[in-house]
Amino acid sequence: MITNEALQRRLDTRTKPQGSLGALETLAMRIGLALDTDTPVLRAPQMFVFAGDHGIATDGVSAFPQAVTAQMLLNYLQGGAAINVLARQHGMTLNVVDAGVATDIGEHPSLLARAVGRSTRNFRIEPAMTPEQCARALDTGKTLAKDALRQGSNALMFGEMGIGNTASASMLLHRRTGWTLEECVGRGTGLDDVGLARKRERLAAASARCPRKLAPIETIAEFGGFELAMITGALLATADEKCIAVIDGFAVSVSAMLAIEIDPRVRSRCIFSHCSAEHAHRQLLAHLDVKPLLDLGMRLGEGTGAAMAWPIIDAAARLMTEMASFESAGVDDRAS
Ligand SMILES: O=C(O)c1ccc[n+]([C@@H]2O[C@H](COP(=O)([O-])O)[C@@H](O)[C@H]2O)c1
Ligand SMILES: Cc1cc2nc[nH]c2cc1C
Repeated sequence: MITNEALQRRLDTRTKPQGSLGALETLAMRIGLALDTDTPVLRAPQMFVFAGDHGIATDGVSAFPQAVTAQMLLNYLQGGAAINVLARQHGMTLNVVDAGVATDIGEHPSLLARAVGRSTRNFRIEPAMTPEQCARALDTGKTLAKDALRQGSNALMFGEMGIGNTASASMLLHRRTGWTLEECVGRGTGLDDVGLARKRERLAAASARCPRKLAPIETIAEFGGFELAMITGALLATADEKCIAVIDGFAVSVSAMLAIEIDPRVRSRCIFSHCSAEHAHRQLLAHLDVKPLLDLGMRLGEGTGAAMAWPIIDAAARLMTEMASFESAGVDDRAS
């Protein structure tokens, strides 16, 4: 097992003043630990965008109608969304997963059709999913991640798409942390003040419907989404593997928080790409004790923050692996 000391030694013997690569050095150490080597090489980055619909969306908790989830799914398959642009720019494979979109968009050669249901149920009225659906979503995520790793990738990246899913993610956050709904709930796709007040009120009613203490997986079944559960499942699969998992924005971070709660080993695999403009994201990242790589005011989702961080992550690994040492390059090391 590679140690922190061995990784620090590798960095400190490269041809640079010690610590001069700043946060890239911390990042390189994290990648080295996750890949268990002091010469990490990130291979075949795989971006997964999980799409799912939410029963709670019919409660007026989003600035957009539910139909947009399926419409955006088609946009991903046609190559026109922001994540398509960034995946092409950075040479990453884009895997589009139907985790449970309300309308069946039919067959498409590049769609991973893994729907667990056609939208979750409205969790203000009843549980979002059955325990069986929740287990299936977690398992499906695990299988997708394992398949990608078996096929040679060691860099998985996670994004989501689902109208209403900030309501679901905020509920999960509220119920796992005990933070108030004022702290947990934000504007998502762009609710105005009236919409934000309605969203908080609907979520307060949802929480009151099921006041008993829930275990992490029960919380996902009660208030989660199929796409969020699949991401948690995929992250759980990384715990035993030599790989990194790049986390996108608010909802993916909540899925990661749950995965870490279920299996704390997941934490060492996760790289938090950016701080989203969604209200609770900064507080959540602080709670997880992580520093995001970027802070660009983005709040799109669909993996775009993770894709933007990719060149930085890849650079950190390459610097650690490919830089010459003072000794091999014949450069004087002031310390010796
Ligand atoms: O990534 C983020 O932090 C983020 C913040 C706000 C909104 N989103 C995206 O917007 C959708 C959810 O917003 P909403 O308002 O429908 O709950 C979903 O498709 C997310 O990908 C994403
Ligand atoms: C247009 C649109 C694109 C998105 N991508 C991720 N979430 C989204 C939400 C909307 C509304």
